[in-house]
This record gives sequence, C-alpha cells and structure tokens, in this order.
Amino acid sequence: MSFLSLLSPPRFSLITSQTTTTFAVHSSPSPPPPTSISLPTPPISDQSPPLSCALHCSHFNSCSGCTHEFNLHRPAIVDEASVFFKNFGVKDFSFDTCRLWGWRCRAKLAVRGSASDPVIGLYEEGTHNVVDIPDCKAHHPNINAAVDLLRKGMVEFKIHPYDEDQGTGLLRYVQMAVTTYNTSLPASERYRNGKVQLSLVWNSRNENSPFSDRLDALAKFLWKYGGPNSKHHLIHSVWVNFQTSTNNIIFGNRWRHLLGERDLWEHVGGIDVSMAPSSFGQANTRAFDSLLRKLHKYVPYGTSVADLYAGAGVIGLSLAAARKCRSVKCVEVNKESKLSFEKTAERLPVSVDSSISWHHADTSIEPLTWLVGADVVVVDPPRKGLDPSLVNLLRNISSVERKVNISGSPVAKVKDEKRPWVIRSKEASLQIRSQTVHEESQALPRTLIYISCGWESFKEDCKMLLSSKAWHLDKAHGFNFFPGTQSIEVLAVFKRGPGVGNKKKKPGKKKKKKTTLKNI
Ligand SMILES: C[S@@+](CC[C@H](N)C(=O)[O-])C[C@H]1O[C@@H](n2cnc3c(N)ncnc32)[C@H](O)[C@@H]1O
Repeated sequence: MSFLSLLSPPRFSLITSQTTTTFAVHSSPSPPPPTSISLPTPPISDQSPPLSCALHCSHFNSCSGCTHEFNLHRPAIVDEASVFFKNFGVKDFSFDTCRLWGWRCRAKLAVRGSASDPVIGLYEEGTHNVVDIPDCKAHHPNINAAVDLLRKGMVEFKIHPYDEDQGTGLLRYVQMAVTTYNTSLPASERYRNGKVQLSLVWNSRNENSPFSDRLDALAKFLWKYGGPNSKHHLIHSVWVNFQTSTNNIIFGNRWRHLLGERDLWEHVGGIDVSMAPSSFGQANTRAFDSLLRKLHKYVPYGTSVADLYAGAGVIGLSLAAARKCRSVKCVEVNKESKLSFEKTAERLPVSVDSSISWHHADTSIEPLTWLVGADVVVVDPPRKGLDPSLVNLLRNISSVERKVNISGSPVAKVKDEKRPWVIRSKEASLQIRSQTVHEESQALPRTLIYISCGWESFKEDCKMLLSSKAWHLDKAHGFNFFPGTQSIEVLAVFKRGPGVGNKKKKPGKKKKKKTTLKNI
C-alpha cells in the first residue's frame, strides 16, 4: 500500500442537505468547487448525515487542533453568525465551504520527546505536552509525509528534540508550508502533488554553533529522501530558523535557506504570490482563494485601497490586479513580509498600472496616516481584532473628515516629518509608481471591508463601529477556513452612514393621514 493511501481520508460522494444547495464532498484529489450556502435556512445540523461530513481522525481525543468531529461542512457557529448579521440588517449572509480534509497547507508543529522516539505535533489542550499526530486529517497529506520523513531523519542522526525545562536539545519546532502551484501538472493533480517548504527551528545561535553538522546531515537526508530525485518528491525546500530564546515565541530573527528553491510560489486571488517562511501565510489556501474572489466584487474598478494588517500584501496586490486600482497602500508590522511583497509585486501582470506601496508600520499608531486618500479600506487583523485606536478613528470618521477638510491636508505635516515611527515606516517602505499621474485625494474611505478570523473580537468591533452610526453593514459572508473547529473566516462590508432604516427622520410637517372613503 502506498504511503499516501494510508493517509487518505475516506471517500464520500453526494450529500444532500436541507438547504436548497446540493453539493459533493470528496476527499479526492480534485477539490469540489466552493459551495455557497445562502442563509438563513432551516438549521441543517440535526438532519444532515453526521458521519459523512465527520473528521474520522484517530487523534481527535488527544490533539487540541480540532474541536468538532461532525458536520465539518457547516460549523454550528454559522447559525449564530447568520442571526447576528440579520440583526444588523444583512439578511443574505452566505457560507462557503471548500475542502473538509487535507485543507491545511501551513502547519507549525512542536518537536519534543527523545532522539530515539521524537514526538512531532500539537500541544494537548491546556498543557505543554505534545501529542504526535501522524495521521492528522486536517493536514495536507504531504505535510504528514514530511513529518514522517523528519522523524526518521531525527532518529538516524540522533537529533535531540528541545527540552523546554532544561533549554537543551536541538530541534524545537518545524513549520511546513505547502505550495500547490505547479503549472506543469494538469490542474486536477496539482493539489495532491503539493510540495512542502520545511523550516526547522534550531536551538542554536547560528550555523557555526556546535552540532551544526547534524543540522547539515538532517537537511541532506530530507532532500535525499523527499527531494526531486527521490521516489516520492514531496519537499520543495529546507530552511532553518535559529532560536535560542526561552520564551514561547516560535521563531527567532535569523533565517537561512539550506536546500531547494528559495522562492515558494502559490497562486491565489488571480495572482502569483511569493511565500517566505518568515511571513504570515494563510493556512487554507483554497478557501482563501474563494474569499479573495468574493472580495474583488466589493471593490469598484479604479479605486484607491488601504490594506491594513497586510502581511505580504496578498489582498492589496490581488485587488491591484483584478480591480485595476489607482493605488494600493499595504501596512504591516512584520518587516519580514517586505521581501515576499516585493517579489509578488514584481510578478504582477505588466498591465497593472497602480501606484503600490508597502509600509513597515504599526497600524495602531496614527492610523489616519494610512486612511487619507483611500476609497476603500481593507482590514485583516489577527484573532484579537482591530487595535482600539483604529476602531476609534473609524467610529469617528465623519467628524475627522470634516476636520481634515477644514484644516487642509494632514499629509502636509509629513514634509517636515519628525515623528520617529513615521520616519521609520517611510525608510522601510517600498514604492512602485504607476505610469499614470493621479491627483492625490484627501478623502477618507466610504467602504470598509473587514476580514476576520476571530469571531468574538469581530462581533465586538462590529458593534462598536455600528453604534456610532458612522457605518452600516452592507454584506457579510462566512468561509469554512478551519473545518473541524468552531472558527470561521468572515468577510463583512461596511458602508458609510447609518444605512436604510437607521437614518434620523428630518423634522418637518407631518403628513396628513389620507382619508379613504368607503362605500357604506
Ligand atoms: C491575519 S494576518 C493577515 C495577513 C494578510 N492580510 C494575509 O491575508 O496574508 C494579520 C497580519 O497583521 C499583522 N499585524 C498585527 N498587528 C499589527 C499592527 N498593529 N499593525 C500592522 N500589522 C499588524 C501581522 O503581522 C499579520 O501579518
């Protein structure tokens, strides 16, 4: 039996839910097209056959990764989200689902245990005990295959896993990121043949530290048995990150590329995207692609976009290409994302004529700087939600706009800029100029697009934004980014003003009641 078939989740064919949508759920190599379920619908959780959309994972009881075994296609939180949005006037909240198994293309796993019996997996709920998850059903199958290979290499070269209490050992974590972008394969075979960019988090200061020969031997072993000349080519490249700190931060600052191709490319949102191991990357690439395609529809052609919490700028750059944006400004606090942004921007089609920039800055500091001149602002914060300073600015956007218009350009200040964080962000920024000269606008955004992976923080932010009547909710969609959990990704579109039904009635003459004459 082949290695892969051991890891394959069960196959199921057709599932009919109580919704009007019928959809196929396959674990087969070619993913089913993303399915959009329009809500509200009768709750389907009771009626749908639980076993056919079930996780079927042997690690479920010990691993903290998945929290729900059944109805992977529609987490119960979707019902709550549907009611929440309905209360704020959005009656057609939809939920898109994609792959239910093998969806995770990016995983960070802890390495513990001993050199003869390494444990590579996730922490047990609420503890620092690591659980082995060789048959994880969420992982892309080649992540599991790469973990197996890594385990063999560790045993072969006596690589001691990290010991948190003592601070000893060599291998602390491993990050696996899969690319499914291989245009030499037919589209239907690309996902299954994804290749893994493997990053070893090594407990030493640099490559000259003791035991670097073991690192070298391990990397060569992985390449020999998983690289392009092996029987089962699954490794794209091998990287190392040196980390000696005793805190819980996974990565240190020092990265080295060891073997294979340096650049990892994926294709999402209509563009080729470079993914450095040090930059943020979405775990569910297929679901992210459907979100981006939905997002495109809400950004009019030729607009100016501010992409806050931008990472490597995938959202902004995909909009620049798909919506021919006049300008795109990406703001991100992690300076490591700059290189991926640069590479992705270089590969944009030549027809893209936008003024594009990436800024190394903290959105929470003077957020107005980034909003001036943008028609649309896209925010994609971490799970904890928006920074309070940004929420405050957005809540008060109308009064801020009036002040900006009265006092003239706030950007005028930048001429003799002295604020160190603005100077730093300018130094670290990257600018790709458009061929066309556009007049700089001083307007503030009329559309806010909030992409959220943290439902609880989103609800709070959303209520705050709506309570000031500066915004109203126009559209909302959910995406099944994390099957097996109660987390969903939300795309919510806010428009300026209180919205229909929330407008204050102008005081005026009361309309006289029409008297109707009835035949008696
Ligand atoms: C959920 S990720 C989204 C990244 C990107 N939009 C994407 O989809 O690839 C959130 C990003 O926000 C960044 N971030 C967190 N706090 C920030 C802040 N205060 N200012 C700017 N960026 C921040 C993180 O480094 C991370 O890259």
